[in-house]
Amino acid sequence: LRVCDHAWELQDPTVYEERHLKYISVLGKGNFGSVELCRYDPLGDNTGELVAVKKLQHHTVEHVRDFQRESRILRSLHSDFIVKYKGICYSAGRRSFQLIMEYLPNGSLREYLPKNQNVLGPCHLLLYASQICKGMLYLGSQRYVHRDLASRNVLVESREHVKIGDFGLTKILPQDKEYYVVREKGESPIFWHAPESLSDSIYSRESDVWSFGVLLYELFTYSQRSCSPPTEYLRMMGPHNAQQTVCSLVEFLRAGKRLCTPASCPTEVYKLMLSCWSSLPSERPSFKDLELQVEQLQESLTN
Ligand SMILES: C[C@@H]1CCN(C(=O)N2CC[C@@H](S(=O)(=O)c3ccccc3)C2)C[C@@H]1N(C)c1ncnc2[nH]ccc12
Repeated sequence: LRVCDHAWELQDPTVYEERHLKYISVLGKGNFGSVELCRYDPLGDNTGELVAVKKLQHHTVEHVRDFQRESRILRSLHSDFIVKYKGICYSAGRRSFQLIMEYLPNGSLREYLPKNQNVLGPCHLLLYASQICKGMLYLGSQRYVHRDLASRNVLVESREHVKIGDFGLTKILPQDKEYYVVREKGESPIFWHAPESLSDSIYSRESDVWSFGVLLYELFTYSQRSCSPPTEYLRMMGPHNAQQTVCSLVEFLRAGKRLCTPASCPTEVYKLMLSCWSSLPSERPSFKDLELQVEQLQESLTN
């Protein structure tokens, strides 16, 4: 049962009323906004369901427009390996709104991996890799480019099930092109980006594959901060002018240098990462190739 203000909202279970959203805690924060744990409690007796609420901090016009696009994208996605959209909540005066999603108590993969390192073997890590491939394969089939694939944006449903949990930077490919050129540099983390994205702001399903390779690295390092991609890249690049980090990284990658293999990472898995980090986008495997190769590795490791 949900009490609404207007008749037309009676039928629409995806419209949430701000006055019934009870703030509990912060699930994550970023440059432009945050994701909060709330209880949607229209009866006011704490029996309502827990939901994850994504909101914008600064309501600049382009941020609101991007946010509206993100909620339209999320509403259109239906996959076991993508976080479920639940609805939207118009804040007072309809100046902006909040995105309501399912809440997964196990939180992000980046926080989950180091905490569960001793119970997660390579077969679990490869299971997560194959589920993320399935989610990305579905996303690509809808002509979406994610642009921010990283363990901090993957959600843990259970020890046997992960989902892609955020689409804040997702873009839809134009009909006539297989890549997307973004104008604003944005704040997205450079150490997950492909060379062509760093130097020419070009994003594609192939640049998502590059990011998937970095995500594989995060899986097999159990997302430990001591050997995170930023830590390792900055260590290997050596001292440089802070304003020149992007150029130094492009130079580093152009020289053919890559992240080192994680400790006790199977050779085959490191080869898979390296294939995702081919300089030429066309030489990188597709998510279909990756799904098959990851499943073959899963079999070889379990037998
Ligand atoms: C891993 C999830 C996505 C990433 N994240 C996050 O905090 N952010 C994603 C976007 C950025 S933002 O807030 O900066 C942002 C805001 C607006 C525009 C663009 C960016 C932060 C934490 C989430 N988290 C722990 C969750 N845990 C449990 N259940 C969940 N359901 C849904 C999310 C979620």
